[in-house]
Amino acid sequence: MGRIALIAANWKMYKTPAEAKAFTDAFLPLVAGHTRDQIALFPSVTSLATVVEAVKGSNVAAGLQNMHFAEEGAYTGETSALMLKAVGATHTLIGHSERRQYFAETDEIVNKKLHTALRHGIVPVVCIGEVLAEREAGLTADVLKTQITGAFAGITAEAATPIVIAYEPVWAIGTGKTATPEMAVEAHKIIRAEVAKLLGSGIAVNVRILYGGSVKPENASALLNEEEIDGALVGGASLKPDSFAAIVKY
Ligand SMILES: O=C(CO)COP(=O)(O)O
Repeated sequence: MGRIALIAANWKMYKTPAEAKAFTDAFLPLVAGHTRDQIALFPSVTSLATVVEAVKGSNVAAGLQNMHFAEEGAYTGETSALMLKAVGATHTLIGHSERRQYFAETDEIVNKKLHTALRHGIVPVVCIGEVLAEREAGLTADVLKTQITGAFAGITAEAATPIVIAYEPVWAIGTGKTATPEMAVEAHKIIRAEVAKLLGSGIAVNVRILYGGSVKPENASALLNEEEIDGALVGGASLKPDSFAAIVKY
């Protein structure tokens, strides 16, 4: 299909700058020359500059786990698009389920952040996914459609090209319970069809949809060899250079 996979590490609230540097020192040689997939690291805010510096000139990109939608202002504790860019980062996660769950992020906030990222030329990885109760109630498709529609409000096809989507079923995050490749493919197809409805088939065939939720070296190839799955967003198994490198090389 021609979509280049993106394999991304979400380090969540782990790793000091020194630990981040130790990771890149070990990791970069393991993936040097790997051009089949794109690779990105999402460290904490305080390690971002260290990681950007370490990956300069390599095949690895760096981004934030969260970004505010405002250009600047009285938003204590937040980080702006301009700050992200000034450090030299290129990507941001938006709407991770932990942001939604613990920091009350709504589809409306996700939408504002998506507009801001695109305006500033930052590659946004928009995270969506159902919780267990929603899956068990047969609501997965509805939830995904609502999240996509909300996130993409007011986004035009012209602006949408850089967008990456991450499907992360919440019940699979940090639980060791991975969605089967069949479950992930089914969800990705629902998401792609919704993108086609909103932005046209040109965007839908090209948009990359990553899977996230207990991706490990042992299950990466079964998931990533599916044509519908255009990469992975990896939490726990991305914290160690050898395990993340093994996933990159699925
Ligand atoms: O939330 C995730 C990535 O954003 C997934 O986390 P785990 O890989 O630890 O399940």
